[in-house]
Amino acid sequence: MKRTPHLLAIQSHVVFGHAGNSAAVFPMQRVGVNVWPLNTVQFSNHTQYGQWTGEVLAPEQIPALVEGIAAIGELGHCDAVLSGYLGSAAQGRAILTGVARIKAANPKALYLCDPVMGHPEKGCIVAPEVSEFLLEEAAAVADLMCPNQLELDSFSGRKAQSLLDCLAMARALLARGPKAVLVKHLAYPGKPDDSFEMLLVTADGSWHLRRPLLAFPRQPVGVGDLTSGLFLARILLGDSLVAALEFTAAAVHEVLLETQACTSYELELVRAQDRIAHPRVRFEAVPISL
Ligand SMILES: Nc1ncnc2c1ncn2[C@@H]1O[C@H](COP(=O)(O)OP(=O)(O)O)[C@@H](O)[C@H]1O
Ligand SMILES: Cc1ncc(COP(=O)(O)O)c(C=O)c1O
Ligand SMILES: [Mg+2]
Repeated sequence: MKRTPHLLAIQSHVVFGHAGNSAAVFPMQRVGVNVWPLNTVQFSNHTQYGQWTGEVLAPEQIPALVEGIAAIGELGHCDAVLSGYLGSAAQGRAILTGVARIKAANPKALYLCDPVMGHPEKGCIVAPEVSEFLLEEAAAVADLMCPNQLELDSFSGRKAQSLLDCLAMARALLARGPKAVLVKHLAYPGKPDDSFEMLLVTADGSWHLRRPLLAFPRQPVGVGDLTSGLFLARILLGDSLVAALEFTAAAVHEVLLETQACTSYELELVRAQDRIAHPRVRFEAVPISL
């Protein structure tokens, strides 16, 4: 029987609703991965509500919790680490310490870094030290990086002018160390208004994927976290990078369809669970040839 993969997920937790681990853990479990959630913050709700209560985890707790798992002899079973929203660069460095410990216990373990930088237009942006940390330190260690356009632009220090420009920017990030860069959400002048696009870049090639853009009165939150979580989960389950991208795009689209049908602001993950495991839609990742 095939072994169930184990994944350490280090990101935020919200008591109500879905963002960070609260968006990613259940879908990753639903597709067949054992998830070890390590919550970097525990907030009442996601920050796009404009108000919340709760606490940030002290950075030193991250390596301490990893060490606790090592002490019971389980760390070598960790197949991957996922990291998302960082409260500070110190928290980021604590995650890298944990990643180094896990890679020592299991050299095959993968590290996916979602370089979450927030949305300036929604009043949420990370400190410059965090984006610097992500580019200068995390990129060198990460096996996979999943920026959105805003994060890719921030790494490049400019706004993308075309799809080819996005490709060049993703390649520049790839050159810093990751084996693959997944741009979860493209934005560039000339992009068709009715499409939601993603880009995967590896040393072997580049793939572009389009899915329909759905209308929401308020953009749901947690979509990026759901995307990076499912992408890593499918890779652990044996998918190629391209197959993982296609599965993820389909499963996320199913969640958004369910959410739209319910006129819900929060992602309808529980209602969409069978559609996550077995998406009915399919989107093809098309190789970009240059
Ligand atoms: N098919 C879609 N139609 C409309 N909006 C979408 C669709 N897919 C994702 N979104 C929205 O697009 C944004 C995705 O943002 P993105 O930049 O990928 O990541 P993040 O969720 O990390 O901000 C979110 O606001 C999400 O709600
Ligand atoms: C607590 C928390 N974690 C994570 C996120 C990231 O969510 P997304 O996947 O939409 O980038 C947010 C966004 O507001 C948040 O408030
Ligand atoms: Mg995000």
